[in-house]
Amino acid sequence: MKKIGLIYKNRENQGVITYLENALYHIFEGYIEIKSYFISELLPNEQIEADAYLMVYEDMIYQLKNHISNFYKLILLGRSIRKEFLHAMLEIPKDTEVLVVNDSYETTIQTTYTLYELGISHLNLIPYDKESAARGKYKGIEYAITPNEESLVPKTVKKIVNIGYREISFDTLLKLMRKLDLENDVVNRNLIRHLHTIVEPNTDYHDNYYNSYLKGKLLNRVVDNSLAVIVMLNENLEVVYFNEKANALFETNVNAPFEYIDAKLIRGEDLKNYPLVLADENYIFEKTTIKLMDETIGYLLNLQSEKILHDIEINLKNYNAKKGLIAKHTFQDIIFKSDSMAECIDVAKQVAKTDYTILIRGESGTGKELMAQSIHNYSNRSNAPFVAVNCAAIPETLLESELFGYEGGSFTGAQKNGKLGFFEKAHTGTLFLDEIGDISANLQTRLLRAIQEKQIMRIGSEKVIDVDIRIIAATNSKLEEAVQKGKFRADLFYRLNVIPVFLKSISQRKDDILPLLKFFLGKAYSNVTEREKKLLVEYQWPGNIRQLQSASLYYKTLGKFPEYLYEIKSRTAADSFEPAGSAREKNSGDQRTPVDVNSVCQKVLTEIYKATQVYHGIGRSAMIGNLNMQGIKISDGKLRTILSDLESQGFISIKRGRCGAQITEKGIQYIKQV
Ligand SMILES: Nc1ncnc2c1ncn2[C@@H]1O[C@H](COP(=O)(O)OP(=O)(O)OP(=O)(O)O)[C@@H](O)[C@H]1O
Repeated sequence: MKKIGLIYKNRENQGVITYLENALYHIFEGYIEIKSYFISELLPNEQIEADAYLMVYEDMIYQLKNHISNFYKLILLGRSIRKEFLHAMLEIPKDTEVLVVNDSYETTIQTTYTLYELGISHLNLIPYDKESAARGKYKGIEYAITPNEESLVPKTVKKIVNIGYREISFDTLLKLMRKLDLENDVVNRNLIRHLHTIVEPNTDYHDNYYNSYLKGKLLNRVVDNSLAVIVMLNENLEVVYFNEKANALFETNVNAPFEYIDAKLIRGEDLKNYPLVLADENYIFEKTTIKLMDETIGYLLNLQSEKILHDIEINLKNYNAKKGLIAKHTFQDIIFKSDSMAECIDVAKQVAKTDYTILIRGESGTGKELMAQSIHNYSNRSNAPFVAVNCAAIPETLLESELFGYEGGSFTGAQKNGKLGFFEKAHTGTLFLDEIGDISANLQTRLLRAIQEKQIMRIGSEKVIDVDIRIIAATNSKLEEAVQKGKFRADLFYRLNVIPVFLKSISQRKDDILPLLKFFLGKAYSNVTEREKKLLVEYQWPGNIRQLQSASLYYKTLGKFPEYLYEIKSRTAADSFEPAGSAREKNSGDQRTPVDVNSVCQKVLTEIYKATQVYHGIGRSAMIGNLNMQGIKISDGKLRTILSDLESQGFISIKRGRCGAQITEKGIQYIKQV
């Protein structure tokens, strides 16, 4: 309990004494006891013992000299009035002569001063004194303002504004609170309530108090809600501030020397991600030295529990998984036996840990996306989102807004509140741009800027948004050729091609075929005959691993592989076409066997038909490979001509991107007739 010594000149005005005591008890509820002292009654050298002294008048200081020992504890009682009385005074017409009446001339002068100080400047305030009243000086004055001393107002005054006992000013209470060391929530709350009821001259000062109190509360809340243990030490390693988590761990208290972490560690170099074991738990420790100019004034310690960090990681993963922003696969999911794949994975693991842009090259279905996901999950961004975009699958008009997002209402059909683009969704994580070779010139330019600047602008907005992402791009097209032909920006190509990872087609890493088959078939693999295995290994697999996966599914369902697998071999065996690389071809010096265009056309159509059955279409390079397997050598140019013929006759349709050529209903009818 803190003691307040309330010092008056005498006990004449009992009303004021009671009023002030009540007001103080109200603000400092339960924390104080008050004793009133009257100078007129003090014995010479009688000592007043209190934690704070509140004197009612300034001039009392001379008389107090012999009665108090510590002037630091002395506060002058400042006065204020309640807001509701201000309005009554403001209603008195401008320039009116108004008597100010209080219980003594001294308090009257004080009240007059307070009124002026509070902004009552539109009135001509006249301090009342008995002698002038006796001389009839106040005749004709109609108004009087008094703090609860109506009985003293001359009878001639018609209108009295009673402003009640004057309140204790806000700064008096603030000083008291600090001197008594009672800055707790209850007192602060009462003080703020009080502040709202009174008129105060220096409102900036009070707003400052109010705002800094709010700010302090906010900071406390943030620091206490933080998952980290936070401790602030002064230069002597005494605790200045700590949050609840620190209290739980160290049971610390302010001003106790901090003994839990080696002083050398605290005084040494700043630390980040420093492993520390405290109370049998692993922490990641961070220490920052706080300097004022060049001088060390303190240390900020921050400890993150590894267990909590781990839980957060899991939550984050679950969140991203729910939003579909997660990479499912890791390097462990890549099935391989070939050396080339082992090398590839080696390179990928090394670059995964960096933030370099990676370009994964390889035919369709060779596992580019699988590789991209594995890289992401092996990288330091593994807990952040993985956003995959198939640039060929999204119509060009939409792709731009999907990538960069847009502001609300920026174009017809746009969502009202705008939309996050893939770049923003991938923030802190990885953006996988599949089929990058298929993007338009306009998008190439925007993409280049985004990659270079690490900043984007939404469509319809001028605001620049920082994005922290790692880009992995993939393509099955020959980007170098596209660059030469001016179809792909060279600068973008070099930006993307920082670290190239090449995935060979499955026909170039035949060692992987049977392990993959085993993986896809599971138990059913034991039913596959040696002959079938041989056929599988020899087949060219234009759709690569995806096609092998489909063939496995076919086998699991129907107990045999798709017809195309057996057909090809029997035709080769029957020698209906001259095999590729035959003696005749080698001897002729001509790399291309002259072919019957009509029969080649049919073969091409058949290839497209077969591919459409197992896969969504077939690209030219895969088709050349397949035809080659059947002994038909054909150049890319020739194939293009045939394809465009077939398309113009309505037998096939040619799509951009991975789908390549697809057979139409008319084409299927034709094949069936033949
Ligand atoms: N080495 C592998 N081990 C296991 N599964 C694989 C392997 N490579 C590819 N796959 C599987 O084959 C399918 C095709 O792979 P993926 O989609 O990664 O290929 P892609 O090169 O990205 O194809 P596209 O170019 O058509 O997008 C996927 O289901 C993938 O999981």
